Amino acid sequence: MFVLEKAPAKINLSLDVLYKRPDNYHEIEMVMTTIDLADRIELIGLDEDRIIIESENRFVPNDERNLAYRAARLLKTTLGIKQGVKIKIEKYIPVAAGLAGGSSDAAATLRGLNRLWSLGLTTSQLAELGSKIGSDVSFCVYNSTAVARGRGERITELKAPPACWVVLAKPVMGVSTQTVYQKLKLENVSHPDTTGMIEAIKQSDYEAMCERIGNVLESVTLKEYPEVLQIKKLMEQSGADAVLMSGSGPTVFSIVRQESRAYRIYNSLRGFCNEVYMVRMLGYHQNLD
Ligand SMILES: C[C@@](CO)(OP(=O)(O)O)[C@H](O)COP(=O)(O)OP(=O)(O)OC[C@H]1O[C@@H](n2ccc(N)nc2=O)[C@H](O)[C@@H]1O
Ligand SMILES: Nc1ncnc2c1ncn2[C@@H]1O[C@H](COP(=O)(O)OP(=O)(O)O)[C@@H](O)[C@H]1O
Repeated sequence: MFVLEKAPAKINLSLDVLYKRPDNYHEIEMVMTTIDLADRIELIGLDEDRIIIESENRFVPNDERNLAYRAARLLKTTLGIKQGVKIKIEKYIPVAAGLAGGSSDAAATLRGLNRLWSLGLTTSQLAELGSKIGSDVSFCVYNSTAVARGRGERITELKAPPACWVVLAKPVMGVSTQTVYQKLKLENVSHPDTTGMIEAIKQSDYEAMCERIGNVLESVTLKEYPEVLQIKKLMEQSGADAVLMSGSGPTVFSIVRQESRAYRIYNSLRGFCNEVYMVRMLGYHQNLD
């Protein structure tokens, strides 16, 4: 028996940090959506009681450090499951990029094992389990558009954003999420209008969505890594409707309505950056241009 699951990347349309909590996490409020850049997870049932990770990507650990491994182990220990699983990860999402690739692999593993082992868990039960693996895993379990609060695990789903293209560029280095949060100085940041962003999405108001885009973590990463700032400026000059860094970075994305303009940005960035992608926000397959 085997099942296949798609594990899409996320982008943060807005990311606000409210305060640092006593547990050393930060209280956040962010609007996120999934994009059509996805890893592929294959889960193959094993009779023996073990978890095997297979991945060709040299940046992805194939032992218990892998977030998909942790997801399988968590389900097994929580529900006392004695069967094993081989988890094959075909990696397409860049690693340590601010796109939640590892979290999405963990979430896809939770969804897929729920099917493979006929566990009958609800999405909110899977999301609650996911929060024990990482702050972004709950959102990835829902696999949609949502506001995430708390340390990221309190999810309120939203309708899909207005139809548009997303062009992403990732500079060569990876960024440590923990270090970015540690270096954040909240007294110096301008906070995004989260309520306005939620309202824009509810009203399917593309212009308002573009105006409300914002990420307080840019104040750290753009300062520490001039190459990320350079990509952001290039995208702005290339005629994007909105440009933002995703999560803690270093990936920067442009939002554009017209396909022709998305291609122009994609082509102009390819000269500067090895990893450039042009995708749609998920859920849109027609009437784009
Ligand atoms: C910044 C964001 C935005 O979506 O994404 P990425 O850039 O990682 O994709 C998330 O908040 C990242 O979520 P995730 O990567 O799952 O974080 P975790 O593994 O739980 O935590 C990594 C580290 O980040 C810090 N952290 C994380 C979440 C949070 N609300 N406050 C924090 O201070 C903590 O220092 C923690 O040790
Ligand atoms: N399945 C996985 N895919 C990618 N990275 C993983 C995975 N499991 C664990 N990791 C580790 O998690 C770290 C962060 O990866 P990732 O989720 O891609 O980044 P981000 O948190 O920036 O979105 C990587 O450095 C990698 O070593």
